[in-house]
This record gives sequence, structure tokens and C-alpha cells, in this order.
Amino acid sequence: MKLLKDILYGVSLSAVSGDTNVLVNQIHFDSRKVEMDDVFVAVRGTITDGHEYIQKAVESGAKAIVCEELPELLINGVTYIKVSDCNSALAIMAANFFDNPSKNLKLVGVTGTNGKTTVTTLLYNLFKKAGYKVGLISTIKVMVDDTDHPTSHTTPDVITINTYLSQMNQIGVEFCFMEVSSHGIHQKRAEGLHFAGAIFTNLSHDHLDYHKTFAEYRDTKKRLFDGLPKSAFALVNIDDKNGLVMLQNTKAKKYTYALKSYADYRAQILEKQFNGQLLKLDDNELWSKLIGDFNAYNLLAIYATADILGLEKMETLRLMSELENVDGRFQYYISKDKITAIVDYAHTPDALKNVLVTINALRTGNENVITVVGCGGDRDKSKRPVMGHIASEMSNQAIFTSDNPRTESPEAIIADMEAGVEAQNTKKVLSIENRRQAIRTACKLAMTNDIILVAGKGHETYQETNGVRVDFDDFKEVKEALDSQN
Ligand SMILES: CC(=O)N[C@H]1[C@@H](OP(=O)(O)OP(=O)(O)OC[C@H]2O[C@@H](n3ccc(=O)[nH]c3=O)[C@H](O)[C@@H]2O)O[C@H](CO)[C@@H](O)[C@@H]1O[C@H](C)C(=O)N[C@@H](C)C(=O)N[C@H](CCC(=O)O)C(=O)O
Ligand SMILES: Nc1ncnc2c1ncn2[C@@H]1O[C@H](COP(=O)(O)OP(=O)(O)OP(=O)(O)O)[C@@H](O)[C@H]1O
Ligand SMILES: N[C@H](CCC[C@H](N)C(=O)O)C(=O)O
Ligand SMILES: [Mg+2]
Repeated sequence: MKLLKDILYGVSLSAVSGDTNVLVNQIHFDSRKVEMDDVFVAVRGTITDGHEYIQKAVESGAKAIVCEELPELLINGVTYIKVSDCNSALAIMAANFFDNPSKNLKLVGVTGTNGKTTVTTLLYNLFKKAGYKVGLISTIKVMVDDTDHPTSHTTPDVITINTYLSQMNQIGVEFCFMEVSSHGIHQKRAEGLHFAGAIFTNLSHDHLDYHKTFAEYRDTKKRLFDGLPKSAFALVNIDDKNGLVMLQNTKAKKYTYALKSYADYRAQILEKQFNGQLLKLDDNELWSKLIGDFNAYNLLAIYATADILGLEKMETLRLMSELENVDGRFQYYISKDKITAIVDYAHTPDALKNVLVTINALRTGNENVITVVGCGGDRDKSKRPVMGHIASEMSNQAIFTSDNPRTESPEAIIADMEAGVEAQNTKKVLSIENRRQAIRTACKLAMTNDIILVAGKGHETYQETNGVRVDFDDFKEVKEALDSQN
């Protein structure tokens, strides 16, 4: 148990009713989890408002309530704290509750539209290979050194983050690499954390349903850099025009990386093959198994980070040459008939374009590229026609299908994608709502040497429709379909 006043240290309080010198158990922002002597923080959400559940939390035994508006009826024996921003208060309280675990390790946040999972995972793998105890908080999983935990968000809520950071402290983890999504920054899931550094990968179209304008989306990402302390580093990709924007108001030490511009860290692609690429980094050569220009950026970002964090350059390059693709990122399988299937998590227009550019650059003859792709339901609708256009323009055959329709109609999502297809490409498009059938059709259409891209779900092992998740794994599906054709 902890003293409420200790948990509230650093939170600016507008009003207090009751005693803060009381012992409390846990902090919760979901009334359904509240038990005897817990603290409930009322967060205003996108669907409902935590303030509506204050009474519920008290009935479940809450000893203290943190809210932006005090309820009319105050119950004796319960402490009510009024704050101006519950998300911020929650972030500070969660960090205090776990004794600020982010201060006891080097926490590096990675933000950007694409590449967060790749960069954080590669950094985790690199630092593990270098012999450190390492933590990872990513879309795919959370790693507390060697122990993995499933996750539901790219950036979990602040209580979950601090719980894992605290576990990392207990076993002596020195570095933790964490994805920081724009939703996470906006909902202050990364506030109250002490970052040793932050990395910006790139910015392109995504989540405009949530952030409304591109400028708001960009400024949300920038907040991660605005909040860095002087002791931290800020590393940005300046080939992206928003790279320098991220650095505008940061107190941190600034570093840049680029393939095309002058920068502190530079790389050049010397050779591209299907099984890897040769890069020149700081006058040294690196053979990497990861392909695509976008991966050259990711590799450069991790090389720069390792250098800034004090790893020896030559040793870093040696270990980097051993790094493998991250699950569901350009993961490929070549069938007995010499058909290549690539599963990639490209779920934004930019990512889809990059992957198709990479695939097209690797074609040696007149092999066909068949793309199976869908767009998520209850997510940014404006990216659908753009992705429909890219898939149809850059492939010989595009098959539009479902990708986590959630509460939307799969036909309607596909229709939104079809709306972006230009007249000359319509004959290249097939729409098959059932993802398994879509993948099987692609495999049937493919001939020797053809390339099938299954985009959008990458490492995901489910398809979500109306709140129900059914097992579904793109890699398994496409492999099975190709193997059964022989
Ligand atoms: C749109 C969004 O981000 N929603 C997140 C948000 O939920 P919300 O705003 O909908 O919450 P709400 O349902 O309105 O409830 C408001 C408050 O009332 C509370 N409540 C509610 C009901 C009740 O009975 N009692 C109660 O106390 C809730 O616990 C909540 O605190 O806060 C929740 C708790 O932290 C998150 O789980 C939830 O993520 C949802 C599930 C989600 O899908 N988020 C996605 C969009 C997301 O965050 N994605 C990013 C990655 C994006 C990227 O690609 O960059 C991520 O970081 O994962
Ligand atoms: N640096 C990059 N620039 C552009 N595209 C990239 C980059 N790195 C990866 N991609 C593409 O974007 C896809 C998603 O990559 P990754 O999972 O690393 O991104 P993310 O930022 O973690 O995404 P999310 O927002 O879903 O967490 C990859 O499958 C690949 O197609
Ligand atoms: N982090 C992204 C992942 C999208 C992946 C795609 N398969 C989908 O479900 O839309 C999001 O939550 O928007
Ligand atoms: Mg990710």
C-alpha cells in the first residue's frame, strides 16, 4: 500500500476534499477493476466519460477519486481530488506509484508513422546481442529481457507501461526501447516517463480520423520531443521534411540521420538483392538481410542510436549484420513452384508504396506481382482509396479483401478502396471479402517466379469482426495455400 499524498507528488491539484494522508492499494482508470481501497481516476474517453463511473468506483470500495469535475454528492471517508487534466495526473501518479522506474534505466522512445516496431525490435535484438539486459515495448509484444508478454496496444496505458518498467528494474534491465504512437502521446500514455532519448522515423498519412488534420498529427508526434530533458538525445530522419520540425522546440541534444541529405549519420545503398542489401555506413560496409530503402533508414537509425548510447561502432556493425527481419515485416516464403509470397504489415499508403517499390525493384524479368490487401474498419477512412490506388497501380493484379473490419461492413470498406482505382486499372482488381479466399485466389493465379504480396496484417494472428477475434495468420495461410497446390 502507498500513501495517497506520495502518489500525488508533482500533480497540480485544483481542489481536495478529504484526507490525502491515507493508504491506498492500486490506481485504476477503469471503474470495473476497482477494488477495496483503490484510487479511481476519471478519464474522459472517445466513447464515454470516466466521470460517469465515479459512483460505481465508490461502491466498489474506492478510497480516493481523481477527477476534473467533483461530483455533486461527496461520500464521507472518500477523498476527492480535482485536477485540470486527468490523463496527465494519471501519468504522474502511475510513475510515482512504481517509484519512477523509467529513471532507473535508459528509456528510448521511437515515434513516426512507419518503422516504430522495426526500429525498436532491431534495437532490442542488437543490444541483446551486445550482452545487455534489455526491455521492449512494441506493437508485437513486450519483452522484460527474455520474458515476453502479449500486448493489445502499440503504446500501452501508463499503468501497464510503469508496471513493465518496474519489472525491468527488478531484474536490472539497462535499456528499454519503446514505441510511442500518436494516440499514446495524445492520451498522455507516455507522460511522466523519463526518456533518455527519442527517435523520429518519418511522417505520412495515417490516423486522420483521430487527429483530424495532418498538422495536428505532426504536432502530436512533436510533443514527444518537446518534452525531452536536456540530458536526452533527439535523433531524427531529416530526409523527411518533418524531421527538423520535431527538433524545433526540444531541449535535448540533436542528431540527424539521412540517406539523401547532409546529416550526422549517413548511409548509402551500394547493392540490393532479394536476400539482403549492402550499405555504406560511416565509410564501413554492412551486409544486412533486411531489404528495401525503408530498412536502410531503419538500420541507420539503430546504428546512430547505438553510437549515441555508447556502443562501439565496429562491434555494432558486426552485430547488425546478424539481425533478421522482424516478424511480419517483409517475411517471405518461396514455394516449390518458385512462387514468392511476402507478408508485410504495410497498412498505410506510404508503407504499401514502399513495399511495392522494393518488390518491383527486385523483379528481374516479366514476373507478375499480385497484391492482396485490405483496410482496417473503424480506422482512418481516407487512407482506403489511396491504398486502393497504390495496390492497383503498382501490381499486375490486386485483390481487395478484409483486414479487421471491426464494426464496419467489409463490403463498404472494400467499396471505399475501389473508389480510388483509376479507370485504366479497374481490370486489374478483384474484390474478395473473405481473406482466406482472397489469399487462395492469389496463389491460384500465380505462376512460376511470380510474387504475391499479402499486406496489412503482418504479425497479427487474428481477424477481428464485431469484437470477435478469429485465428488468422497471413503467413500460415499463404504458405498452406502454396504448398497444397503442388
Ligand atoms: C481511440 C482510443 O485510442 N481509445 C483508447 C481509450 O479508450 P476510449 O477513449 O475509447 O475510452 P472510453 O471507452 O471512452 O472510456 C473512457 C474512460 O471511462 C472508463 N470506463 C468505461 C466504462 C466503465 O464501465 N467504466 C469506466 O471507468 C474507461 O476505462 C476509460 O478510462 O483509452 C483506452 C485505455 O487506455 C484504450 O484501450 C483505447 O484504445 C482502443 C482500444 C484502441 O483501439 N486504440 C487504438 C486506436 C490505439 O490506441 N492505437 C495506437 C496505435 C496507433 C498507431 O498505429 O500508431 C496504439 O498505441 O495502440
Ligand atoms: N522506416 C520506414 N519507412 C517507411 N515504411 C516503413 C519503414 N519501416 C517499415 N516500413 C513499412 O511499414 C510497415 C510497418 O512497419 P512497422 O511495424 O515497423 O511500423 P510501426 O510504425 O510500428 O506501425 P504501427 O503504427 O502499426 O505500430 C512495414 O511492414 C513496412 O512495410
Ligand atoms: N496500429 C494500427 C494497426 C493497423 C493494422 C491493420 N491490420 C488494422 O487492423 O487496421 C492501428 O491500430 O490503426
Ligand atoms: Mg508498431
